[in-house]
Amino acid sequence: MSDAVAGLYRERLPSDTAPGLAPVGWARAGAANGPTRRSGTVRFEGIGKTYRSKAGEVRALEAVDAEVEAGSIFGIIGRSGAGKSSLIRLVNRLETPTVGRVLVDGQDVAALDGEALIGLRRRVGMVFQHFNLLQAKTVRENVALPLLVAGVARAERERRVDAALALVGLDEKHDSYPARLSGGQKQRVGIARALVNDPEILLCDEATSALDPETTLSILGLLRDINRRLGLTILLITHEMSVIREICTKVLVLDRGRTVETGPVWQVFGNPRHEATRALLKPLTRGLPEDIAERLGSRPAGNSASEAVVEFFFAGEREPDIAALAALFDGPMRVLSASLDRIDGRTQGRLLVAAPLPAAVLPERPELFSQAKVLGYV
Ligand SMILES: Nc1ncnc2c1ncn2[C@@H]1O[C@H](COP(=O)(O)OP(=O)(O)OP(=O)(O)O)[C@@H](O)[C@H]1O
Repeated sequence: MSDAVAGLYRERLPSDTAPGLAPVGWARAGAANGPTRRSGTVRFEGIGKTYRSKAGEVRALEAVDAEVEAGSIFGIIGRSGAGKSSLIRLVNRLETPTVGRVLVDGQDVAALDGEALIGLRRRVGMVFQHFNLLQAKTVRENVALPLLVAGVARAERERRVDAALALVGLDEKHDSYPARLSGGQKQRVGIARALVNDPEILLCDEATSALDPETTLSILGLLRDINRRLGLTILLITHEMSVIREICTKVLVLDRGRTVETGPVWQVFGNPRHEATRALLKPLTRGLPEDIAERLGSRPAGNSASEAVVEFFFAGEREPDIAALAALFDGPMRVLSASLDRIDGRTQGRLLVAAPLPAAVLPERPELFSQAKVLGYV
């Protein structure tokens, strides 16, 4: 556990009557009937972050703006070193921006100190890639830790720990030590610990990156369930587009510290504008079939059998109209590969086709597709 993270648990409240300690949200008896919150917004305004050390300066973030709505699941994606951790750690002030402001429910995080900072950290839970569980403590003791340092009385502590463990589906193993748990169970404990203070915002720092694909899906399902039941805001960082596709409603793509695109997931996936976004999407899409790739040339062969290989992207309310697409070409259109998805009631996806190109370039037809690109000729 880093010093900064350990600091989250070291800070003590003066007494268990401190403001904000009364059980709220799910922790309130009988409050499991759905979200009622309106708080939990995060706003990044003109964020810049430069690390300075003897080795020199590293510009980790530059001019990042973003608005995270209360109750949404907002994903931040980027390649290694893009600045994801630097950005998410500003929300609970594990880091401070060099320029710009982070507002949580309209409150500038930099202006908080003492009890107000402790209050913020209670409202913002955090889940880590490597779980950060204390090996010498049992599951119950790990989950109880934030309540213990906040001075919550024993009976209330036990009630909240039981409720948090039930919420994450860990009804057994309460007295086990972390070494006896699977990766998925460890992460459930990490999530229970993050929820035990009934936060309004949950930060997930590569929460599934250490897990196998099946366990990843079950943890993402749990996060989605928690978001729906409790109405809390989830802000997650990942380098996997599949994680974003699975649970996020909005996404921000970071590249070398800058925002390269942001918007609803269906839109960014269905109409990727930046090379970094396309590269991150690659694992989700099939490449060219091998035999086609081998024959692909940059110019038409100049005979009547020559076909263009065209990549279409789709993002919108309507599914691709194959007949209308085929009518754009001077002959039969063959579908080489297709990947289509429905996210938030919108279709997004990609279609690879081979067909004889008309003499003119492909027209822009926003009602039919969001992008079309000739990859080459066979
Ligand atoms: N404490 C630090 N001191 C100096 N440089 C740092 C520090 N933390 C991060 N950096 C640098 O800032 C840049 C962004 O790092 P950051 O960890 O935010 O990226 P990331 O997208 O989360 O990467 P990863 O996916 O590999 O964790 C990198 O070049 C990194 O080396």
